[in-house]
Amino acid sequence: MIYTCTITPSIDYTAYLPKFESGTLNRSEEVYYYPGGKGINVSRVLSRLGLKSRALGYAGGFTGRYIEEFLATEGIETDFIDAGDITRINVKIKSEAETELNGPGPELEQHQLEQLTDKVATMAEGDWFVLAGSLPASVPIQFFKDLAVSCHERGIHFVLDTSGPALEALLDTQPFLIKPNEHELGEMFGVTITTQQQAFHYASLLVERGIQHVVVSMGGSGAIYVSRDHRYQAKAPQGKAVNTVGSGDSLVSGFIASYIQHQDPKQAFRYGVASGSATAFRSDLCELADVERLLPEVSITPFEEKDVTQ
Ligand SMILES: Nc1ncnc2c1ncn2[C@@H]1O[C@H](COP(=O)(O)OP(=O)(O)O)[C@@H](O)[C@H]1O
Ligand SMILES: O=P(O)(O)OC[C@H]1O[C@](O)(COP(=O)(O)O)[C@@H](O)[C@@H]1O
Repeated sequence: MIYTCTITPSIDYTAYLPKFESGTLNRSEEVYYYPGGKGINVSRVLSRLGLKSRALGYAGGFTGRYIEEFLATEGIETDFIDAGDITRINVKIKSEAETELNGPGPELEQHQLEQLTDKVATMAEGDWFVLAGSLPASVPIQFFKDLAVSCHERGIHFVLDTSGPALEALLDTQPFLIKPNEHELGEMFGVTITTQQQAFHYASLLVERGIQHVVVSMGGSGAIYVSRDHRYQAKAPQGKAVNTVGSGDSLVSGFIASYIQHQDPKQAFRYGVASGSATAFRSDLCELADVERLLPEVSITPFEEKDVTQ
């Protein structure tokens, strides 16, 4: 079974308007209310790719109920713990540029954390636990470390897609897969990453720390993949970016979906990149047909070491 876990879900209130100006009244005629948060996006894409998953995490209030109902209509199983508060609404403004305003995550108490620990305790060898999205400062990082270590010890694939100090703190728990984008990777090392060469260099340092598969996504420029045995670079297919929110989550979903089927990281990487781009090219998350259509357009080449200038 694949379990996704979103500690900080959201409704993504997504508004399209030709021009957006701050400090004044803007009106939009096209708005959407998507359930969001990275783990939830992973569950939604997995479902579109034909895989069943169960969405865990914390949700509450009218927004939490909306998310549960929305996911149910897509046939996605949920098992959220009551957050005790209204789940946030994240604002995504799609204009000449993409502007985002993400709210804070929930304030969680010990008894709520214990409920998640109990759910993770029921998972079995070979299962997947995808912890994705921001981890609120109100929760001690040791809590997540304990979950990660417990997965590692029991042969559960622990996939981590978070950022900032939480990502840094969880690296030593040896996740199966992490997928920072180039900014998140740079943040970890206090550098600015602008080239695939630099991304390879820093991703390799993470592999040395015991992470099995490191994918660094680089938006329209594609992505890179590093493990102990392989290094690949992928060019993303060309197309018009409509809404890139959820592209990273789609990459993670595509990688997992393909890996479960073939256990081949190169194939999984290609499928992940095609899924990320398929999402970038439409308003909501990708559909299976989009991914399969884009698959031949993803060119993957082995990475040859060149000068690393940083
Ligand atoms: N403008 C784009 N054109 C084509 N593909 C894109 C574009 N933006 C994102 N993607 C695809 O989605 C993947 C993840 O996007 P990225 O923006 O790096 O992730 P995140 O949302 O985590 O920041 C990329 O590796 C690429 O395959
Ligand atoms: O938990 P965070 O870091 O605030 O991010 C939540 C946001 O990220 C998303 O999951 C999208 O993530 P990506 O664009 O990185 O794939 C949105 O649905 C959501 O609003």
